Amino acid sequence: MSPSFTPRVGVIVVAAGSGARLAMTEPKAFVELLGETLLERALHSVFGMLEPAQVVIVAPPTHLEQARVIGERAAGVIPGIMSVVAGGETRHASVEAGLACLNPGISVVLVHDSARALTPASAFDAVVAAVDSTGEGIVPALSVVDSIKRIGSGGEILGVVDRRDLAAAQTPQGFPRADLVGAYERAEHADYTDDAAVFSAAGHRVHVIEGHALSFKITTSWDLNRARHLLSDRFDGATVAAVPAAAAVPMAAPAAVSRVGIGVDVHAFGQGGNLWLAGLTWPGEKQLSGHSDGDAVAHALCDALLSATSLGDMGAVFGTSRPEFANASGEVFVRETIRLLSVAGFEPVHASVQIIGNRPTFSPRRLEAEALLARWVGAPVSLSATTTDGLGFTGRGEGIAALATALVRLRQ
Ligand SMILES: Nc1ccn([C@@H]2O[C@H](COP(=O)(O)OP(=O)(O)OP(=O)(O)O)[C@@H](O)[C@H]2O)c(=O)n1
Ligand SMILES: C[C@](O)(CO)[C@H](O)COP(=O)(O)O
Repeated sequence: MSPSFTPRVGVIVVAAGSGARLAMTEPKAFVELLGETLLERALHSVFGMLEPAQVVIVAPPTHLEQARVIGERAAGVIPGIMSVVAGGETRHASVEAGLACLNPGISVVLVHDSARALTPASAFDAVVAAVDSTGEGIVPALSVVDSIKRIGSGGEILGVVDRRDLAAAQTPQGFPRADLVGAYERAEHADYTDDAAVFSAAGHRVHVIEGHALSFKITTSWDLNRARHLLSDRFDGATVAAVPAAAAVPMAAPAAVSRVGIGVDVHAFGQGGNLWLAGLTWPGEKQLSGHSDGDAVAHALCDALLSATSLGDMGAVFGTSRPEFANASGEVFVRETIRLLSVAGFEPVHASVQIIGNRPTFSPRRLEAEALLARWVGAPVSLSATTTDGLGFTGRGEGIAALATALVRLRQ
């Protein structure tokens, strides 16, 4: 499937390492952390970026199909911008394999370790913004808090390193595409431990921006346990307070386990076309006008689900920053909303939508519509309809309103 837009940002997610230091039977990216692989967790943030990107997953040759399934699940309704390629013996070789898969239209490249699986989407957005504003390489990094010693072969301290000169580099690291590709082509060896080193060695400048505490690399079993604890405690007040305000929405969510949301949508009847309501077409009924299919039920449902998860509303989530959703159908909006809920760590429990209007006569198709919406949402959706005794715009037959509530809970 080809995307309905041309991304200019490409994200290479390197996931081809064996994870020798983690020492599990699966390659590290395919190790599960509370029911999801590290790769899938990393991809949730990639697909949660403000600007949709081409995503290239670099996987072990033995796990290409598994990576594709994980990638498509994480991509949700926009699978056309995701591809999988086999990695190499070293991280350097894996990045080269990823670079070779970028579409011609890509001008900014981010390279990210799947091993940094809890990195929030906001960290990706910050790197893209910094590459755009500088036109140079960008590395998120944390300052070093420990005293650093230079040691001899016998373990003796030879001297002190001034930690004010040091920063611990994270990923995603971002670069202008042409310069990064050229730097990899000219690299004299494959021992560089990150992309910034390759880029600098080619004579380009790299800037550091503030990294994120959640972007730590899962290297050992201790790191995996730390990630597990952070996720389990995610909605504990203390943990949330410890995360900077710039953290992704999932981490900023309040402490409730179950949450409710509300949504309202109104569309006027237009001229010609087919009516789309609750995911169904209604032959002989007047079309609802709007920039999409005008499905007020689907839109109210999305708003209720987004509101329950404090993700904003349809205008904020599917507005001008996401042109691929212009004129999208109700199904596309609902499925993408569910994916965003999942990224935020939530799942729907139940939703209810009431249609307010004179037409169409809804009850004969209620069960059909409920079954369809339940499939999209992955939870029961109850539908009902009412009129307003001839009062107001719905009573005058000028349009349809829909009022929705949704219950969501933290994913188990
Ligand atoms: N041949 C390789 C080696 C590493 N990586 C990726 O590079 C990132 C950083 O590497 P690291 O954390 O060191 O992962 P591993 O090489 O898998 O771990 P280890 O060194 O413990 O084996 C990881 O996301 C890893 O999957 C890769 O794509 N291809
Ligand atoms: C790219 C990196 O994560 C930046 O800190 C790091 O250099 C990877 O190093 P590793 O030796 O592959 O773990």
